[in-house]
Amino acid sequence: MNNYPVVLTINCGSSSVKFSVLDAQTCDVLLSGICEEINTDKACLTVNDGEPVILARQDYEGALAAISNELEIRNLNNSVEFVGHRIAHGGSLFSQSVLITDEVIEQIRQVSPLAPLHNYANLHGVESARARFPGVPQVAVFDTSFHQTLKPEAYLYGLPYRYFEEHGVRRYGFHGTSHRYVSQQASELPGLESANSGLVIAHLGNGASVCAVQNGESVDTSMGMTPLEGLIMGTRCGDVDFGAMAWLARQTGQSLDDLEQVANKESGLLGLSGLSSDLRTLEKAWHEGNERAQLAIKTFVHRIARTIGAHAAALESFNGIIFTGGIGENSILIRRLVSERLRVFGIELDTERNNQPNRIGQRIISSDNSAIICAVIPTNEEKMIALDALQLGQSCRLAEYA
Ligand SMILES: Nc1ncnc2c1ncn2[C@@H]1O[C@H](COP(=O)(O)OP(=O)(O)O)[C@@H](O)[C@H]1O
Ligand SMILES: CCC(=O)OP(=O)(O)O
Ligand SMILES: [Mg+2]
Repeated sequence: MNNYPVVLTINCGSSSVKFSVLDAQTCDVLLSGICEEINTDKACLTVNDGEPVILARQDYEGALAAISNELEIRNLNNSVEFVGHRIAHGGSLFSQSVLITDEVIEQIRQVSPLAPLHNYANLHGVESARARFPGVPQVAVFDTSFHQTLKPEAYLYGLPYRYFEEHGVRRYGFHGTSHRYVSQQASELPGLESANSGLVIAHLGNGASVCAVQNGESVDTSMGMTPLEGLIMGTRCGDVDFGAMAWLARQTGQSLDDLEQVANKESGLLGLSGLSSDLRTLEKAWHEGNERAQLAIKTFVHRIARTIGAHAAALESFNGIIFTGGIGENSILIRRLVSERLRVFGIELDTERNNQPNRIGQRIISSDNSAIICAVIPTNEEKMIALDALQLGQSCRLAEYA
């Protein structure tokens, strides 16, 4: 055991790699950072909210090498007691977090085609960390685990049942680590303390999903068998009529693989605006009067509001809407526009509360007259990953010493 043990968490998203180093005793964050705009010439690393530094190598490998260098500079490499990894898709193989072994890596690889933007990046993180921290227990924390409580009526598609039985075609849901953290934190907010509460959580980032949480359990969510279903996202289209894609394939001669690429990487805010997948760029263009940016944002908002409304129907009681993720936490405009679309539920935001900066942390943004409480809760997937890594890593260590 180190004198000053720490847990390293690695969260490879579709456009970013976030990392944190947490005190293993207190779970306080000692160091954190983010590599953004991965795979573009703007790829950069920001540590502890400092100045971004352009990466020498822009891909995931380059990001992980730069992160490891930051630990080395601070003499933290030898203090890493456990490593926790965010893994997007666990399929039906993993219903909870697990210690990573060669067999687990192989199993994760098997389900990776179902989350191509994420799982391969996640596996890069695992392999690089295993090479750099040999002998240190590594734990996989799956986005899909929190949604294991979905009932068949929520996870089945309206396809012939044999596809579920024979090929495992079903909805899994993602962002579970974030939805789990946010739903736990929500009980600290005035009006949402009751264990008997129904929440709709909107995790709005580059990837985006809505989750209905009743009494702490996921009962419905907008992402499906893959992270493509549901909301319009940075580069992903979300729900599309399958008939439209079949028609497009026939009209344009594009293959299934071509169209999958279009749906995952060329659609969403990027595809609609023709400008960017990054909401900050689109908000700036919105204010400058760019019509395509305005159209992209309005379409994004329409889908979010519709999906929140649909998820309310999965709850026993509708007590709160929580915004989280890079957009949910920071975009005053998106929260305002979504809430305006939800007036039919008696929802009303307080402008001053909504305008508060994210640095103040979790906060209520609805007015005192609102029928439903609206709040912002900054997500902390890293803390959840660290807690799972500590719990599993310690039991592994105890088994070693027994
Ligand atoms: N201050 C801000 N205002 C508006 N949007 C923001 C702000 N900060 C971040 N975002 C948006 O958040 C999104 C990234 O969210 P994030 O949750 O970090 O993504 P992911 O984890 O999926 O890579 C981007 O669209 C970015 O533009
Ligand atoms: C797998 C869910 C997802 O979209 O994750 P991201 O928001 O980190 O891209
Ligand atoms: Mg994310």
